[in-house]
Amino acid sequence: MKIVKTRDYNDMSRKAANIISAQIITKPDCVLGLATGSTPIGAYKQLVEWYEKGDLDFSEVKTVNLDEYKGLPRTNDQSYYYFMHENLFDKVNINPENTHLPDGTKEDAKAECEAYEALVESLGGTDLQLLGLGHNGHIGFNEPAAEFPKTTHCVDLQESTIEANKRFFASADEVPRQAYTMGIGTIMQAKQILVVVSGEDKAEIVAKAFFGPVTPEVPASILQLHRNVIIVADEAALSKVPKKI
Ligand SMILES: O=P(O)(O)OC[C@H]1O[C@](O)(CO)[C@@H](O)[C@@H]1O
Repeated sequence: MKIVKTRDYNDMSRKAANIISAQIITKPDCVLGLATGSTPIGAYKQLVEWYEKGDLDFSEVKTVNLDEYKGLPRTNDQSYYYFMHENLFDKVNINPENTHLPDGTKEDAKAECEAYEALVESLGGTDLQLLGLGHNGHIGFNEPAAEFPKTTHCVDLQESTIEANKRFFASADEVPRQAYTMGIGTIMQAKQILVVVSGEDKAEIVAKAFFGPVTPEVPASILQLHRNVIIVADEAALSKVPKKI
C-alpha cells in the first residue's frame, strides 16, 4: 500500500489525475474502473482540462463504474449515469459504447448483477480502479457486513449512507434505499487501485481502514491485502493515522 500525502483537495485531485493519465497514456485501450461521490470530481475536472489541451485521448478507453442506485432512471440528475456524463463522458472523446454502469432501472436484480459481473470479466478485468471512501468504510456501495461480498450484487443502503447522500436529494425520503454495486471480489481483481480521500471528516475511517484490522465491518480494510494500491489523501484525511507519512 502506497500512501501519497497531498496538501489539500486540489493537490489530491491533480495527483490522482496524474495517475489516471499515466494509465491512459501507457495503455490507450485500458479499462478504467470509475467512481462517483464528491471526492473524484476534482480529478475528473483535471482530466477534462488535459483532454482539452490535447494531452489525453480517451478514444479507446473503456470504463466500468462501481455502482448505481436501484430504481433511478438514467435521466435523473442523481443517477450515477447522469453524474458520469456530466463530469466526464460528455466532455471528452470517449466512445459512449465503451462506458458501462449497472442499469438501476432493471428490476430483476439477480439478472442485472450477473450480467454486469460478466461484462467486467468480458472486458478482461479492470486495469485501474478509482475508489472513494465512505464514512463507514464502504467502497462502491459495499456496506459494513458480516462478510465481504464477492461479486456484483444488490445492497440495502445503510442509514448512515442515506444520511450522507441526502444532501444531493430534495430530502432523505428521496434517496433510493437500494443500489447495485460491484462486489469486493470484483474490486479486488483490478490490477491497480487508486483511492482518493479528502477532509478531516474522513480521518477516523482512513486510520481504521488502512491501519486497523482487515474486517468486513470496514469494507475498505480489504485493500490492505491488494498488491497494488495507491491512496492519495490530503493532510486532513491523514491527520489520525498512527504513523508519520
Ligand atoms: O466522495 P464522497 O462523496 O465522500 O463519497 C464517498 C463514497 O460514498 C459514495 O458516494 C456512496 O455513498 C461512493 O460512491 C463514494 O465512494
